[in-house]
Amino acid sequence: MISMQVEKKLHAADGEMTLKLDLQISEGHLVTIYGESGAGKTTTLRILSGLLKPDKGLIEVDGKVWYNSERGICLRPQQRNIGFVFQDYALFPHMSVLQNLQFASKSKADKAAMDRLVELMELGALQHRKPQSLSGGQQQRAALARALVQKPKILLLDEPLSALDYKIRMKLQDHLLEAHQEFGLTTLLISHDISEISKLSDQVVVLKKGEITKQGTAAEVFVDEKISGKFKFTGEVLNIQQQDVVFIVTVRIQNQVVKVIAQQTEIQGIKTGDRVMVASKAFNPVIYKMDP
Ligand SMILES: Nc1ncnc2c1ncn2[C@@H]1O[C@H](COP(=O)(O)OP(=O)(O)OP(=O)(O)O)[C@@H](O)[C@H]1O
Repeated sequence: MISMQVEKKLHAADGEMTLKLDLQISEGHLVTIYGESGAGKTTTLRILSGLLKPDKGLIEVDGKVWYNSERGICLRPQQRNIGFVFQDYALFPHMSVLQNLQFASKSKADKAAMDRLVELMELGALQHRKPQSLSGGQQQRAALARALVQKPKILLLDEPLSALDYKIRMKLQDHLLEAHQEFGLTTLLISHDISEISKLSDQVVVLKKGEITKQGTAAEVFVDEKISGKFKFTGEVLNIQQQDVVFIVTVRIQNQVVKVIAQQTEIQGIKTGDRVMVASKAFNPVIYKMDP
């Protein structure tokens, strides 16, 4: 469990702004921080990682104090057991992928763990290559592996996928989720992409001008108040097909596939693979007894 109650004065573009965080994050959760530019998202991750000191407050992780302004405690970043991945991959350019991993690894002897990461991130064929000869997606997989080789308990991801194209992004989201689960991580992600957030997050925290304005599941946070239908399900778009003036959207909801008729305005910005909410306003349900 991460518990953070901190404050820090920041110099925003339009004057002073105070970042005020009161945040509890359960162990093993993947939490996304969402908000407009300058809201304080990166600063939140930097404070948790120890790269930036808040003005006052308390940070506790699994009952251990990382920061306590009153008691003058502030653990250094190296003492915090955190992995960090940014949008720019920040691999050492003069080292191969494998050398990057070996350099970051605390225990050089732990070859099995290293091999598993190479396999998980599909870096086998790339491990002897230098970063500049790799594509963006490949470099980001290597950067993720390098963060994970340090066996962090907490993984901080500052828009790690935003520079990548849609297809590679989808694949990396799967890699990320797999690593998050396999290594029992608690992960904080910054992302602007609502379908990505819906796919990955257990919880979403919305920041506005340094303050938390909303918190909950992606469905709770992003669903427009207008869609307050009695029945709401989240699913994944499998197909969108035009039929005369309407569109038939095929959506997988858990293990069922449903077809939703939509107007062009409703499907704007929605594409195959996106996570969507299917809701019904006027709904007349029927009920059947099922065989025991
Ligand atoms: N060390 C600092 N001292 C004072 N102000 C800072 C500091 N770091 C960042 N700021 C300011 O705090 C505000 C929030 O910055 P931050 O990088 O956290 O925003 P963000 O939500 O991550 O934005 P973006 O989506 O554009 O990356 C910005 O206006 C920034 O200029």
